[in-house]
Amino acid sequence: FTPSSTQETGIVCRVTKPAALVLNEKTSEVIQAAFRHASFPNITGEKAVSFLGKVTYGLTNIQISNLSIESSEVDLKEDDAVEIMIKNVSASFKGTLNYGYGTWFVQVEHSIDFEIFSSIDLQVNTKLTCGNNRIAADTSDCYLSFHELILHLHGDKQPGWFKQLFTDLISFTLKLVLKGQICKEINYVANLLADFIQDRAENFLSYGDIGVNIDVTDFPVIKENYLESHHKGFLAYKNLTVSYNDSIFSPSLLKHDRMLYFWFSEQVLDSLMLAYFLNQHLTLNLSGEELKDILQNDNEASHQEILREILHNHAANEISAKVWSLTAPGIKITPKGTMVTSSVAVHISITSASDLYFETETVTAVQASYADKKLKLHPSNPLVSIKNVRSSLTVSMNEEQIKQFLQTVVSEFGIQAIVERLESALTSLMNSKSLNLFEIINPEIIPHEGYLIVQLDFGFPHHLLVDFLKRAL
Ligand SMILES: CCc1cc(Oc2ccnc(N(Cc3cccc(OC(F)(F)C(F)F)c3)C[C@@H](O)C(F)(F)F)n2)ccc1Cl
Repeated sequence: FTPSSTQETGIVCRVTKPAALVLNEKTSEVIQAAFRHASFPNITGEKAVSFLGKVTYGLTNIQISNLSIESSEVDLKEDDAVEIMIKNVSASFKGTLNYGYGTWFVQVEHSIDFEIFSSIDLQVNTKLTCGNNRIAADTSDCYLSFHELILHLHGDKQPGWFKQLFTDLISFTLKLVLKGQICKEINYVANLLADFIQDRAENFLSYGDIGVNIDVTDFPVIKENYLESHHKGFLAYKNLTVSYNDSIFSPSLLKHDRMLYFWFSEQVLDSLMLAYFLNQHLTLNLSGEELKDILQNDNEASHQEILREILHNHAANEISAKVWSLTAPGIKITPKGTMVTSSVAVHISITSASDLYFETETVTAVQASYADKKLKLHPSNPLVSIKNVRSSLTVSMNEEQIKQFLQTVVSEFGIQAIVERLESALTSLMNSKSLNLFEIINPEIIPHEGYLIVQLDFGFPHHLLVDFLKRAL
């Protein structure tokens, strides 16, 4: 993995200590999945025993039976690792012990079932690295310490010395095997989780042919109060990739009192707008009814004649309107809000003989918020200019008056009508990615000069864990 320059970072995610503590509550379920998923190889060995000759033994089909985890703690070690300490994992293993001993003239072969009760402390220092442009977990720093390990041989009719011999022999080899297997399993599950999050994130940010490349641009950062990952955020549209390399992130832009922070460079949103435009998503057809709803609150006296001409002189079902972007809307993020510059054409066909066409350039500051699982957009003080008016309406207004009418209607009713439809389209898009299943607490969407910060707290995403465990097992 060669870290690309941080200029290529379009999206930064910061998971703070409070989030890690919430996620830690559920670590035990992930670790339990790791233990359950572990398969234990057969253990064979031999040992020369005085007066018995050589004793050979084998432990076969070792299965973990019940497993319980008392508690786990998580600690972030600056520029090092995420330390997870799990106390008192009590697990019992069942299996079959085959053993044989004797000299050249007599051989004894036996097999009995055994059960092992163990209580283990586990410490995993997880380093975050990069594997093919994705976040990977390195949990090689993994320690098991056994509080106790009780071997229980079924049909305990063996003589005392025999039990003692095997208990030491087996517990030693078993500790080695358990450590090897459990730590290997944890590494497997940790990387499965990292891949799972990356896949879900890619899915979350994609819509048909439009996707966002979230390859990491740098090694993930571990600080005392947060984890942070840096991603390209490039637009991936059909086989087109829009990259840029002048978006500057700096760690001081984010804090660590909220659980999650997402930093979006303005280019990410700007290039997404380009893709939506190229994919013809930025067009809208309005029925006569919808047009009437939009214009009905216009009580301006001087507008009534043209409104009657458009809306009332014909049956509503004859009227239709088409609104489409002439160019990709431009996005500039400022503290006042996201400035959206767009040029739009409107064609209202009333009857075959009468229609109205005009183009409008608008610049609108848009603030966004998310409440009750709905995205809300708040447009304010739009700049509107009207041009290329072509009308076959029979009204007593001159061209300048018609322009004035259109200017007022667009800024007071038209923009709001577009924004409402945009809100519901974006909300249903995000809900199609099951965002509504996440418990998002007091999300804030804050625009800054050239970037946007989304910060929030969350409740544990159980559905995500269930999805992951289904996939892991
Ligand atoms: C959807 C959020 C997001 C994730 C991205 O990619 C990844 C990939 C791997 N890890 C992360 N982490 C951030 C993160 C936090 C919370 C949720 C989340 O994704 C998800 F769980 F919601 C998924 F299902 F979509 C991802 C973790 C990374 O920051 C860290 F902490 F490991 F360093 N992000 C890139 C951009 C965006 Cl907007």
